[in-house]
Amino acid sequence: MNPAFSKGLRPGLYAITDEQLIPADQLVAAVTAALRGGAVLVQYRDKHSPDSVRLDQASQLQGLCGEAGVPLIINDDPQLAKRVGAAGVHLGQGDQTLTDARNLLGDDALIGITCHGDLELARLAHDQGADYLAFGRFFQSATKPGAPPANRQVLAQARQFGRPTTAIGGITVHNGADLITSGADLLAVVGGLFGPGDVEQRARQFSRLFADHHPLYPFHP
Ligand SMILES: Cc1ncc(COP(=O)(O)OP(=O)(O)O)c(N)n1
Ligand SMILES: Cc1nc(C(=O)O)sc1CCOP(=O)(O)O
Ligand SMILES: [Mg+2]
Repeated sequence: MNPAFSKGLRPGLYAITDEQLIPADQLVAAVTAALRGGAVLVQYRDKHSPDSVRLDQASQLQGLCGEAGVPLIINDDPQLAKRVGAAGVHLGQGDQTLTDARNLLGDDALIGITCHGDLELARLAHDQGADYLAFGRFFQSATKPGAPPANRQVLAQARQFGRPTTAIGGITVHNGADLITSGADLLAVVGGLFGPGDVEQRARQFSRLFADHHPLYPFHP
């Protein structure tokens, strides 16, 4: 079954920021480069900075993404998403519940859920109204070394839910193609995008992988 793309979701590169990798004064330039290279979704993920910094940075990214017509997702924090007018939120299994986030943000919000490698978690997330299902980690991740591993087969099995799937964890331009052919609609990337080197060029390379391997890319709603 083709997944239901709605609320501005499209297959492609999902750029995720990290405050330990991207110096604060380079955040806007780094995300601008990712957008220029074709990122179709951006997540603001900052696990450590003070609330005032997170509010300021999330507002700046919302401005950038708004101009680019790309949805901004806030990691962990539905309240911050509401405050800055972001498109939605990403929630893990230990975060606030999908139901609480939906009640706060409304039906139009984009809510993604971490399902690790577990189809039952995916079923639950689907039944509760998740807009995308995230699976991982598929490779060793320097950003989150302790994330539980997932098997590529889960991507094909998750097609039954008719929701876009995201793959995450150690993804690079060299190992991403297999995940797309296995069924990933989005590749969520931190280090393989924002690590040292030319971010825009790497974003373009990821976009090329989708052009070559995803049946619905480029997706025009
Ligand atoms: C797209 C995407 N997938 C998975 C995660 C991980 O979420 P979570 O398990 O809540 O872990 P933290 O990111 O909060 O450390 C994600 N953020 N994005
Ligand atoms: C935030 C996160 N969640 C994961 C999961 O498996 O749920 S892996 C991960 C880190 C992704 O960063 P990188 O692209 O640098 O590996
Ligand atoms: Mg989380």
